[in-house]
Amino acid sequence: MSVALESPKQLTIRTVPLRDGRPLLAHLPEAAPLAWLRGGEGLVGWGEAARITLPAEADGAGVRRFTSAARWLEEVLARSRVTNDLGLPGTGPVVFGGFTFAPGSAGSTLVLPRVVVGRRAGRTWLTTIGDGPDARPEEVLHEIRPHRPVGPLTWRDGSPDAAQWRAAVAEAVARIRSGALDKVVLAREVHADAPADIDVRTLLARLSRDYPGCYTFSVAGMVGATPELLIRREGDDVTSLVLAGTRPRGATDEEDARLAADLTRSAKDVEEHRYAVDSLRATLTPLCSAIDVPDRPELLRLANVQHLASPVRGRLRPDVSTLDVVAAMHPTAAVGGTPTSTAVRVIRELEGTDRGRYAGPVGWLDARGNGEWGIALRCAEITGSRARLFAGCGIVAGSDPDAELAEADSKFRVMRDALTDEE
Ligand SMILES: C=C(O[C@H]1C=CC=C(C(=O)O)[C@@H]1O)C(=O)O
Repeated sequence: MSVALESPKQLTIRTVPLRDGRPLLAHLPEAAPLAWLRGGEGLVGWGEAARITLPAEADGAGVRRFTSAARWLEEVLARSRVTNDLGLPGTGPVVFGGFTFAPGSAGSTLVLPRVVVGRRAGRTWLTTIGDGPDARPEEVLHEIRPHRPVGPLTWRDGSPDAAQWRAAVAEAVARIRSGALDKVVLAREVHADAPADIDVRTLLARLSRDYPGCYTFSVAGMVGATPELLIRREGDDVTSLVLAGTRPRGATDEEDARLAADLTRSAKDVEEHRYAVDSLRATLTPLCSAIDVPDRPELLRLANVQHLASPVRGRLRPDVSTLDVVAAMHPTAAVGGTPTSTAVRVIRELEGTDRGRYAGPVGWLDARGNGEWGIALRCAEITGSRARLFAGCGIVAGSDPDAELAEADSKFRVMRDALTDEE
């Protein structure tokens, strides 16, 4: 297997408390920023002490990108000398990662940054990772340049365009009604061109301001604010938030309440949600000694949309690694469908695009296995001055192609707004 790999022989890793109340984003330099933020806490990182970018998987098993990444990380950590007095999740060495949706796509990436600033329950820390002697905080925390605006954007429809995607949704509905499968999630893309390289920190600041309850992330060019938590692990405790079933937010309180009531009573959305919960339960149960799945979903309200949401908790069996869980859970029915293998085949056939790392697991992991992995939704792939935005919708027998197109638009709004400079 050919693997783009860069990792020095011996790493010196040190975590120290940091007395600094500034927002985490205030520390982040412009070049290749790494971030995982929610409600003002989380992690930001920069620089690369080690990195792996994986090729497309050649065999059919579909988990090699996860097992290769885990092996690489084990080797890197085995060569690390760590001083960490804090012991909190996210302290010591931390990698940020993003995996492709499909095994046949290249580009799954793990990055071990040179510097991480983290905050949790009001405590802030600094981790430095180097191949030389320990760095001191004043050597790595520089004055950073202010975030730059994006500038006027030129928008282009993706390929397939809106009309072709609508036709693909209609075809998916026909196949579901014929009994070939129960649910499939179809996605589309739109593109934006900016006049200069996009300052990702500008997007991160807007996303974390507008979506404080979501996970705002930036990993190797994938940038977004996802509401969907695939897995959070702390010790042996795991948490997941299953989302499926969507309505826009209303313009007035009355309209909002009407849309919420419509969502919670909709047989189509409740069915779509149930497939996602069932697939998660089936995957987590053999990995857990205990699991708690709520009987019915609750309502999750975001700035752009409202979702049916089921928070799931479990206790992992011994010897199950975090990346094992991530590999087993992906793709959930919130981004693939039911049954999974048929849905993935239909996605490949009808979507006509490479999702890359959209709808793949994105997150971070520390050396003790603690971590948070979301599903890369409400996001864009940023390459220099270009942004490729993605949005998808769960299609079931009762889906209407026009309504799905409108729903995809409300999901695109997250990144459209983040890319659009305020007057
Ligand atoms: C696939 C996406 O959302 C998923 C997550 C929540 C609700 C969804 C839905 O109602 O269709 C999707 O399954 C996306 O945002 O691109």
